[in-house]
Amino acid sequence: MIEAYGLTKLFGRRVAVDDLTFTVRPGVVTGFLGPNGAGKSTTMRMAVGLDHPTMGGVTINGVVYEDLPAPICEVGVLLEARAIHTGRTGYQHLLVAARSHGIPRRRVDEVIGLVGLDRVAGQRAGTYSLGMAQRLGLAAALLGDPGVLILDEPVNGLDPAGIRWIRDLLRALAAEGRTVFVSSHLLSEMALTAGHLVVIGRGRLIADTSVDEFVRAAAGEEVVRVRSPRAHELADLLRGQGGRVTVTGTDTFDVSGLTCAQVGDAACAAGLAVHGLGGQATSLEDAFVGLTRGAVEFAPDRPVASPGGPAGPAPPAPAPARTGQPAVPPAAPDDSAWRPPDGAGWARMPASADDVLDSHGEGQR
Ligand SMILES: Nc1ncnc2c1ncn2[C@@H]1O[C@H](COP(=O)(O)OP(=O)(O)OP(=O)(O)O)[C@@H](O)[C@H]1O
Repeated sequence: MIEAYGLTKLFGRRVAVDDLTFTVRPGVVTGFLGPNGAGKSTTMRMAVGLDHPTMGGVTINGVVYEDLPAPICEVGVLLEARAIHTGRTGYQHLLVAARSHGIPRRRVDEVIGLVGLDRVAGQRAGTYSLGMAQRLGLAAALLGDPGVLILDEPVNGLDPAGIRWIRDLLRALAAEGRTVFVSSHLLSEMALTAGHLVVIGRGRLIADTSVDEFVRAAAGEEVVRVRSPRAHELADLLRGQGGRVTVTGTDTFDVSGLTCAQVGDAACAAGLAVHGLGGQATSLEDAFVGLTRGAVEFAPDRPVASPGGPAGPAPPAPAPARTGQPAVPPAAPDDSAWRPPDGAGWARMPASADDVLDSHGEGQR
């Protein structure tokens, strides 16, 4: 379980995370959503001791990360897939982490198989594509078989088969009773993967609720879309039953104030043919855009007109909605530069990771 309480982070005068209180529970994938710059990465970094809260705090299974006796076995972390030593092979990268935490070598083989990197594990990590690096990062996160996973944009760079694979993996890990906290900008994907959402904007909590409830809260009243060769008569009939009709074409109209079933029953009872009848589903993306519109930091000056017409003015930020508590072929390698890993996540590594490999005469894969 991950618990944040009054979590706040200031960078100078800039408030990156603002009084966040939420709980990420085991057994369900919890999506962490927010517009660019909302504070998601900063929150995750504070959860694993890479940034220190200005106020409040965050615990993993009731303990602050720095106080966990064996962090790699409690919480698996994937924050920056490219934060790897590009000169080592994927296998060596995992072996260093395993050896320095007393994890047996067979577990390295296991996680490599689990993430589908078998064929490239002996290849230098610097030649990995972003998708391959993400898989390697995931393998590292799973190395200690942790009960809690914190993954920042793990889907980034994966191909469609990889996205489906990670969706199934995350759901399976949650179904095993693990706590899975994952950020993503792919909302359609998150709708399929997550059962619960924590949504933030400008560092503040916007929603802490189930995916279904989040979408339902944003959807408002149901709109029923109707197509009928006798649209005019049917529209009049529905108006008489309290429906509010908006004509959208010669044989089509939308009705609100009545359910799909009520519209169908009314047409049937009156003997009026209906050629199309359906509720307009609100997507997670629609809900997200609607509920975070007032919290978007990097909005374009002029919105792009959609097929449905130009976008309207941005409404004010909504109040927080706390309605609930509730193996893929590798892609082509690309260029990647060595980026130094930052901070405490690596603090428990031995002074020289290469010493670990040398001392065991291993890592030649
Ligand atoms: N080390 C830092 N120094 C100063 N400001 C920072 C630092 N790290 C993050 N910020 C600022 O804090 C805010 C939150 O950034 P953060 O990276 O947490 O957002 P995010 O939700 O992860 O964004 P994205 O979705 O674009 O990755 C941003 O305004 C960012 O510029």
